[in-house]
Amino acid sequence: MDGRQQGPDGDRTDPNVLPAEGLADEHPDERRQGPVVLRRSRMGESSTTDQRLLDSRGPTDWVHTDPWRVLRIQAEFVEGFGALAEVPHATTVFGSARTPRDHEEYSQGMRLGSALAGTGCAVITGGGPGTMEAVNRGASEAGGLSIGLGIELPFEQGLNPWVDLGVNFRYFFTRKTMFVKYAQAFVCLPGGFGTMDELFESLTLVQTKKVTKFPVVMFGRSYWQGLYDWIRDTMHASGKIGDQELGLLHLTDDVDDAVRVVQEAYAAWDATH
Ligand SMILES: CC(C)=CCNc1ncnc2c1ncn2[C@@H]1O[C@H](COP(=O)(O)O)[C@@H](O)[C@H]1O
Repeated sequence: MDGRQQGPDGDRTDPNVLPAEGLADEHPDERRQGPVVLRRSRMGESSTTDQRLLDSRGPTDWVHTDPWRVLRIQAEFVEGFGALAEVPHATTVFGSARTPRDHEEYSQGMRLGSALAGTGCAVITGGGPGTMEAVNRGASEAGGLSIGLGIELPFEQGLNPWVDLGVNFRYFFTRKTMFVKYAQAFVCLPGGFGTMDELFESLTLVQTKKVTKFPVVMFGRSYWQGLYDWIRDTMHASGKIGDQELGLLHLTDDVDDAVRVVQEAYAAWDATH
């Protein structure tokens, strides 16, 4: 291009000759839609994009459709990744929502949270009451990074008071991704269905190498021993899992032992990342 004007048909016009008055309007009315300019018959009704966004009402059924849910799910991933991206080493601790504060398992949870924080490790829990709270409390009071990933439930319930960095999720599966993505180890304290789900999901992810070098610690011998024995004597004995899978489980009662297993996992993780 030499910078001279071209007519609509591509013919060169002489830049020194102005269009004859009346032949063309040099300042036609126009309407802008973002970067798009509309003139003459293209202008249509005049409203701005903001106006159309803010001023319109219409059917609302689309809010309850899957395409809209997909956007909400996407937003959960965006928020979760954004909030947690800079988390350093972390351990995800699962455990019962129902453990009372005066229970020994609550005290153990606090000791575990505190010991993990003492090694510079963040703790990630489900952000709820019971042993989740105990672990957050132990970590927070020891000056560590205490993270809670809450879940929308049919009954009202907020994050426990010792969550210092919290994210609330609508969907279990988005939240589960965060439990795994931002930790290098799992510890399961005694718990019910929710904890079982998380324990076996963790084991399946390790077994199928979706995550690598993740230890899974079952903390609380007297609670887990029966399940561990069944896994060894029935599941393993009948060939449903192999030696390697059985070896993924670390059964302990000792906070220092659990922390040691977790630290070994960090070292292995650091060596490969
Ligand atoms: C009192 C009560 C049932 C509260 C539920 N409030 C909850 N808040 C946050 N996470 C939860 C909750 N219930 C279950 N979970 C998830 O499931 C596990 C506990 O379930 P459970 O109590 O073991 O089966 C936790 O690790 C957590 O990730």
